[in-house]
Amino acid sequence: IDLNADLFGQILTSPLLNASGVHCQTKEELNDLAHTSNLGAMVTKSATLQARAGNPNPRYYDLKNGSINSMGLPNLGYDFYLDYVLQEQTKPTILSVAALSAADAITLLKDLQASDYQGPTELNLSCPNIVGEPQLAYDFEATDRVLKEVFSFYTKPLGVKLPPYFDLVHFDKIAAVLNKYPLTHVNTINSVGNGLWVDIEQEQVVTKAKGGFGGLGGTMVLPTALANVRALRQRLHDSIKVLGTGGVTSGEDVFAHILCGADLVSVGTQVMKEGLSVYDRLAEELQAIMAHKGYQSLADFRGKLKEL
Ligand SMILES: C=Cc1c(C(=O)O)[nH]c(=O)[nH]c1=O
Repeated sequence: IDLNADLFGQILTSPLLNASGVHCQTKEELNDLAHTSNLGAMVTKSATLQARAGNPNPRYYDLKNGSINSMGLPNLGYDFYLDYVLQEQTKPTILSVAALSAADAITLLKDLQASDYQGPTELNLSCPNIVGEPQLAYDFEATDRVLKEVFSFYTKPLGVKLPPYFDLVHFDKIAAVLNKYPLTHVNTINSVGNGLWVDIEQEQVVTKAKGGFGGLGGTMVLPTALANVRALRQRLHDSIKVLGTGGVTSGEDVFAHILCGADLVSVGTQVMKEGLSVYDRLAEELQAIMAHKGYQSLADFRGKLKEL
């Protein structure tokens, strides 16, 4: 049995990645990822042109069935992450980038186009926690405009990180936009935006920014993540890979994401709960499921979810 997967031409021995934002902000965290067994590839924290401190604490809160975060895009800045990915990589690495405006996104990607970096990049169109900023990918026309401008000059591997959609017409609309561009992949889903948790004892919210509204992750978002992986796989050109993110806590969840069409699967909240050893457990559980079902490789069942 092998868990081999393909990351834009690089063969990985595991389809598992970290969800951008989790344990990938500092050099130490990135080096930890580089040495984590059964982590097939790694993704950096989304980088902005300038370094950001992010939102005030508390900004991450662990829930029994997941997590809520309002980090506010804290990161060491695009130059730091570009230097990091230009180094000799121990493990295939996706550079995640974000911007607070379309203009900033263009500036950053023009610099990246002119740089020596030839690896994969993921444009985050879905951060839900920037005070006063919408999640760009909920505006289909704006997304089309940004991608049209980006691909007028960007020729290196580029994918996008999407927010969850909750309406079949929205799946149709975003897929119609994305299918116009030579994207390497979509990564779906980002956290479910603007959830709210109440501390009953204190009678108050649990995160500080935006009055306690924050992005949801973990077990509670698994059905939404599976739906978005399935819906986008059904609608996107085969040339656009699907990275499934959201709600993974077990080998069964990884299996489900792949059955829905995911080429690779990211894990976020469960890393915060269990630590980086979660990747060994997930790989072991996935192999046991495959052995039990008689599958030799991920391709044997990828995208083969049956309808009734
Ligand atoms: C890049 C900002 C994001 C953040 C954040 O830094 O607040 N949290 C998320 O759940 N998803 C994001 O995309």
